Amino acid sequence: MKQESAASNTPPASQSPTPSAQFPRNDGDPQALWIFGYGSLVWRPDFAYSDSLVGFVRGYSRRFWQGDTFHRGSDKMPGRVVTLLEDHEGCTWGVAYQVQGEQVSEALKYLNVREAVLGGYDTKEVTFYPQDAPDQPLKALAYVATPQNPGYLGPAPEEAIATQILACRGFSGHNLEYLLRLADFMQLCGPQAQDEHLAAIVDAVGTMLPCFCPTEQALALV
Ligand SMILES: N[C@@H](CCC(=O)N[C@@H](CS)C(=O)NCC(=O)O)C(=O)O
Repeated sequence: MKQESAASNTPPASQSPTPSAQFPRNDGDPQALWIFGYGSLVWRPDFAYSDSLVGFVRGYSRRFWQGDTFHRGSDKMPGRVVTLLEDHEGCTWGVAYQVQGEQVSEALKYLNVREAVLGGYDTKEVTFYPQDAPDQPLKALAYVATPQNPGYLGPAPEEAIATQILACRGFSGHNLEYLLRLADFMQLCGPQAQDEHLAAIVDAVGTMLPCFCPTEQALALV
């Protein structure tokens, strides 16, 4: 998929370090980098990129175990967003975005604020397998929330996570939108892309939603 997307509602800038050479680079091209998105970056990268690929990383499972008090929650009612959990048998589907030239520093500067400063995520190098060429993996940068970050909430029953998601919203919108947009992406990936944790939360939300929706009587529509 080749498309150009420019950053739009960037959070207020703050002191963000300039990118260092530690990040994985493309073969040979010192000014190219792949960034792997597996949560909101899947549908709202909001940085300029040159190419994007759907695919997966092995050895990680996606979990709604990171608290969020800015984008999809508040200090009083933190929402839940995703992180990657090291899991030898895990596989997480997402999108890898290629940034080149000036896009590299712009993307890293933006993501440092959105993911690290506001979200508590750290960077990690992963191996990404493109859906259409799994035999040609590439190194990518991923933003992962570890248990050491202050916003980490850790495991909870999917029903409890669903309840929290239904109740929370932040500066980027409702936590339910975050869940459903990710579920939509996984639908597009096809039957080979499974995420039982995500599916269980979506099922729990579907069961509980009637309780969160006012009745016609309550809306005085009768
Ligand atoms: N790092 C993951 C998760 C990213 C994520 O969802 N981060 C939150 C920060 S707490 C975010 O950017 N949210 C923006 C939004 O919810 O629209 C990814 O690669 O997609």
